[in-house]
Amino acid sequence: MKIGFIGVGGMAKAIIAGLLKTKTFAPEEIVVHSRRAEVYGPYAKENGLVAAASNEAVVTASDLVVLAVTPNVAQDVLAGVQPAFETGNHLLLSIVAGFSLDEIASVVGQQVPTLRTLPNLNVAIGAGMTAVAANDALVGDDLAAARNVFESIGSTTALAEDQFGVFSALAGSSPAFIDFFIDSLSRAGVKHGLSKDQATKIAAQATLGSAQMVLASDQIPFALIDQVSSPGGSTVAGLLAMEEAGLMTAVVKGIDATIKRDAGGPA
Ligand SMILES: NC(=O)C1=CN([C@@H]2O[C@H](COP(=O)(O)OP(=O)(O)OC[C@H]3O[C@@H](n4cnc5c(N)ncnc54)[C@H](O)[C@@H]3O)[C@@H](O)[C@H]2O)C=CC1
Ligand SMILES: O=C(O)[C@@H]1CCC=N1
Repeated sequence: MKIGFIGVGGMAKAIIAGLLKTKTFAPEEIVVHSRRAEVYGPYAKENGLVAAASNEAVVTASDLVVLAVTPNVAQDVLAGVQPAFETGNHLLLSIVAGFSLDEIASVVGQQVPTLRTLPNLNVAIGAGMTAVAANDALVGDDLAAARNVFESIGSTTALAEDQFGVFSALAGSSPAFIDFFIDSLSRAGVKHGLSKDQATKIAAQATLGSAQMVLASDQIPFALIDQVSSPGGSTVAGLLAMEEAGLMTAVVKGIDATIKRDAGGPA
């Protein structure tokens, strides 16, 4: 089975890194093309991937075709490769934020088996979180094969398309927000005398362990907060100071702005 990528930017590279790391595909089973040959050519060579000469050549050479260009060009790029889908031999996987199954079908037709997805950057290390929605033409083994691309590099969840906006904020964009939090913790550590390297490792491991604890526990995060907060102790003092500075409101406002922009609102 071959998988091809139309667009080889940050997200496509993260998916490819995850697929290679987990050995879901061998390098020679991965085909790539993007706008600038001087960028995708050396990248393909370094990783042993197949560099295709055009977007259409990606489709022709691939069983699974991942549309990985930015939203502003997605419609035109897809229209350019539409004839190559007419053989009926290719599954289409889109990672384009805000590009609905209906919009995709208006370009390539309802008969093309299509999986709309929204992955996050953590797929690069096999720890992604990806939402998926299939059209009516994608069923059985084809659906399993398409979904397996993302299941092999993290978790997947089937989601109604009208919930992709909130998912995109909570999982697609949140690695940036969580990194911001980790960097804030680490910067505070530097303020109090730790080296940046050591502070970042400490903050990241504490964040990782806390996330794993939430997933492993049957308790809600607030109950875990109470377990850390000794009566009269330092944690509750820190928590109250963070809340006085508006931590929860800041997070919710950030998610609101992310959802608004994803829905086409102003930057
Ligand atoms: N970066 C992220 O964490 C996530 C991104 N996405 C989606 O992934 C898609 C790609 O995003 P990024 O990788 O961040 O953007 P990017 O700007 O890094 O990559 C876009 C790629 O598309 C290529 N491209 C542009 N015009 C082209 C054309 N006419 N033909 C072929 N290739 C063309 C560019 O050369 C580049 O390789 C977007 O639609 C975004 O919504 C979805 C979830 C998470
Ligand atoms: O920033 C963006 O537009 C994309 C969507 C989710 C993550 N990155």
